[in-house]
Amino acid sequence: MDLAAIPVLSLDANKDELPALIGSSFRTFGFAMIRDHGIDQDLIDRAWALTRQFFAMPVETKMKYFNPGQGGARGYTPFRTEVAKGATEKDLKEFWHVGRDLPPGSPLAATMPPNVWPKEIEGFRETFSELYAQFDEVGAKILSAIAIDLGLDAHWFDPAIEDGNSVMRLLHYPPVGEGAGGAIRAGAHEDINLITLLLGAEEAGLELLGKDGTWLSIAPPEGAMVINIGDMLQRLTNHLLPSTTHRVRNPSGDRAAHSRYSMPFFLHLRSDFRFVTLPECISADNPDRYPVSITADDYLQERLREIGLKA
Ligand SMILES: O=C(O)CCC(=O)C(=O)O
Ligand SMILES: [Fe+2]
Repeated sequence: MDLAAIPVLSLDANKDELPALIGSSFRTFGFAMIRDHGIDQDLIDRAWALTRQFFAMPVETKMKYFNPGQGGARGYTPFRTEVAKGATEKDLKEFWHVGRDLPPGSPLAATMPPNVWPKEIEGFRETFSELYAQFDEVGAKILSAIAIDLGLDAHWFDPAIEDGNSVMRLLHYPPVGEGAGGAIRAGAHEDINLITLLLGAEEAGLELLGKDGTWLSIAPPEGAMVINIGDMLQRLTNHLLPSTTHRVRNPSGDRAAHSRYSMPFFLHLRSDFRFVTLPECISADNPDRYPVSITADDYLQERLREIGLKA
């Protein structure tokens, strides 16, 4: 595979060879690009319009939906709150989180707070509930392809992600003026979850750290989804699938006067899932790196503390 270019795969046209193709892309880059992902374009367009509308509201209005005790799990998180693990400058971004609406009485409710919705914006709840459901579906298809490529049953992940703690993030990076200091839109980090499905990366800035130590720009064609491996899948696969460091650098030239909006869907396991390294991913050359088991929620809480979202 060409190390300089992430292939753009089609969820339609490449259906049969998808496990091998996406597996190869993930092993090489920790990233893949997917077109024909099946999420309704009208729905996506509506979601962008509502995202712009939300962030355009006065900060006092947005702050009504900030709940600092909750690790940013739902609702609004203000500009310059999150900090990449090990970084000193907070990110130049604000965001909104949508989670899963659990069935009533679910034992998982203790680790998954209910959603909050901005009452100022009509159609927000309906639009993002539908988009969450569609992301969920695409995510399950991608995980199924990954399972097949790993030599697992195509449905291996189904019970592991049932009622999973996935979070959809609406991100706004305001224009970057003078005075950003050393801060950047999103400092170099790895995602915590299993896989991330990202819309909106057509606006430049997203970069991954290649195996050779240089930053590679990620430039998807219009409408394509960028997908990357997170730490949870890296752990489960004993590092066969790498959770690749990435960042969003500041814009230059005339783009500096523009906002950037993006929408990652962080696909998570069920909170009570217990990590046990996949035997298929353990070998004499690659012995089990995680002999001590931990639940997905314990792992998540530890990581949220590291990035300043939890006390
Ligand atoms: O905005 C982007 O393109 C990427 C965002 C990201 O990496 C994240 O929120 O974890
Ligand atoms: Fe990320």
